[in-house]
Amino acid sequence: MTQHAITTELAFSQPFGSAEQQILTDGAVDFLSELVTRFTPRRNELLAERSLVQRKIDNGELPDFISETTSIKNDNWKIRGIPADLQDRRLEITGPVERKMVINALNANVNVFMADFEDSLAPSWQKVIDGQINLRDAIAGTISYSNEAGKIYQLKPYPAVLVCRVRGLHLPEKHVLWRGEAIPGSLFDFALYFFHNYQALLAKGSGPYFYLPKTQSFQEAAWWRGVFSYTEDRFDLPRGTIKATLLIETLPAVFQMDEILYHLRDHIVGLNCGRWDYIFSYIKTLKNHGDRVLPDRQSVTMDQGFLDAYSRLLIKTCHRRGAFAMGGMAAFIPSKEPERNEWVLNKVRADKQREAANGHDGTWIAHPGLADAVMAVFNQALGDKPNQLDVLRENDTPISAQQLLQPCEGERTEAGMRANIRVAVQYIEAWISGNGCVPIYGLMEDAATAEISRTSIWQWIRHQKTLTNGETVTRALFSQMLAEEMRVIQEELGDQRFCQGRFDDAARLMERITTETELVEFLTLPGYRLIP
Ligand SMILES: CC(C)(COP(=O)(O)OP(=O)(O)OC[C@H]1O[C@@H](n2cnc3c(N)ncnc32)[C@H](O)[C@@H]1OP(=O)(O)O)[C@@H](O)C(=O)NCCC(=O)NCCS
Ligand SMILES: O=C(O)C[C@H](O)C(=O)O
Ligand SMILES: [Mg+2]
Repeated sequence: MTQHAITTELAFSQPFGSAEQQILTDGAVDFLSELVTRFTPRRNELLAERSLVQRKIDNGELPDFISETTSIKNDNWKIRGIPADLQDRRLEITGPVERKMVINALNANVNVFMADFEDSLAPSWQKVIDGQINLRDAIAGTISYSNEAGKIYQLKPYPAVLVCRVRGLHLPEKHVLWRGEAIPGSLFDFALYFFHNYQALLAKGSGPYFYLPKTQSFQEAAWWRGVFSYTEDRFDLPRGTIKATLLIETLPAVFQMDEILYHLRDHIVGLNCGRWDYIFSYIKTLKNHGDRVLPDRQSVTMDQGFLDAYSRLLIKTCHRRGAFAMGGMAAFIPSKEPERNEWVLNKVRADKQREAANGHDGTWIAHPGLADAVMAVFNQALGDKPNQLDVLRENDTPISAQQLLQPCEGERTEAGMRANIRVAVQYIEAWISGNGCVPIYGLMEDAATAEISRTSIWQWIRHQKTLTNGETVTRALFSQMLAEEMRVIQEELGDQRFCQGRFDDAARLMERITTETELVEFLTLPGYRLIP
């Protein structure tokens, strides 16, 4: 093993019970401490750079492709390669790292399970530690779970390939301090998952695979390359052992996809169209641009020009470099009511057919009840091929910045605004109560989808948009509707559920982040203060 400095500069705010003792072993803490010491200062600079870029856009500039990197864009280079067990990832299921969900996801009719420490998990200390235990046990093949009725859950033979999504760069892990500051949650998740599992994963012919969320620039991708390369050297592993799929789910990142692939070329296997965060980021990045305010959330579908351009440019950029172009998440979830379920399946099929026809190599579902229908769509599109890397889209007319930024068509309605309020408040209430992914009105809601709801209203207020009923959206109108919609939520959920929940806290947070002059960057940042 390569020489490394043992540092013990980390301070833990939680006592070590039996779960912590399994995960925060001396070796794991030493490794985490090394990563934190080496990579936190640059991570802090990268977050500051995000603010500088945003300030320019707030002052009237529009995001654009980078002119200084023409050789990266023009030269012919390819990514290092894709491991055998990731060659066919036509269907991926996502879900939080809870024990039963992990088993169900690995047993589903899918190729890959994206195990999520990010937007579908409310990252309380207990959840992130238990999540690490669950994944460790899943990789060891020993995981089991029994529910209240005594039903036993265990892995079937040939479970899905595991890919771990770590928290984004902005999210802290407040229970671990370095020099008095909370450490980056991304390093916490990465270090512990890697440390406990890389040997077992490699022994079974897989590897330490990661999904990286919410990247905003190629410099951030280069930061991850540093983390991965350091880790490989530290554990005497060949370069390129760690593999990553990076979500292109921010507006700034869509203009730097070639550069991101290039800087991560030893480790990257693909990019993914994270459509929900992307829509949220479109709102947030262009928040001062009154000509690009989005309509009601349900109108913002993948056939809108700006989203179609994003999907096609991602596919073309990836395939030219030999990297996968993964599709995104349909938020519909199955219904127990057969007629509604057929409607849901048809909606999801149409969405996935569009992705497959564009040339995506695979796609995401959030619920195992969609697996067979979506698998059938991709089976038909792929035929005998494991993926669509051969779809180069070389003859497409180039996609311009203007197309990626084009305003989205659709109405802003009173019903749309009220629905945004109810969804955002209910999601925040679930999140601060420890549940990061919930079904609301037949849709899967996670942090990304809820962000769309709350930032839309902020932006409508900011630009005093007029609803189709003639009313102008103001802070006062929002506050009045919030009070009314809280009563609707209470009626819908019943007094008992409402009174036992944290709806007052949720409404207060919603009011604050919607009416403040400055847009709060992520609802999970103030939300995190409200969870243990
Ligand atoms: C949306 C969601 C909250 C709906 O949950 P729900 O209402 O409890 O779902 P259902 O009651 O229909 O679940 C039926 C079964 O499927 C399982 N299931 C549902 N979604 C699952 C998933 N994503 N992975 C694994 N299993 C899942 C449930 O555990 C349940 O199992 P059981 O019958 O053994 O008890 C849930 O599907 C979910 O959390 N999905 C993940 C979303 C996600 O990953 N978002 C972030 C990335 S986009
Ligand atoms: O987290 C999700 O909802 C999936 C994806 O990262 C997205 O933002 O669309
Ligand atoms: Mg996302």
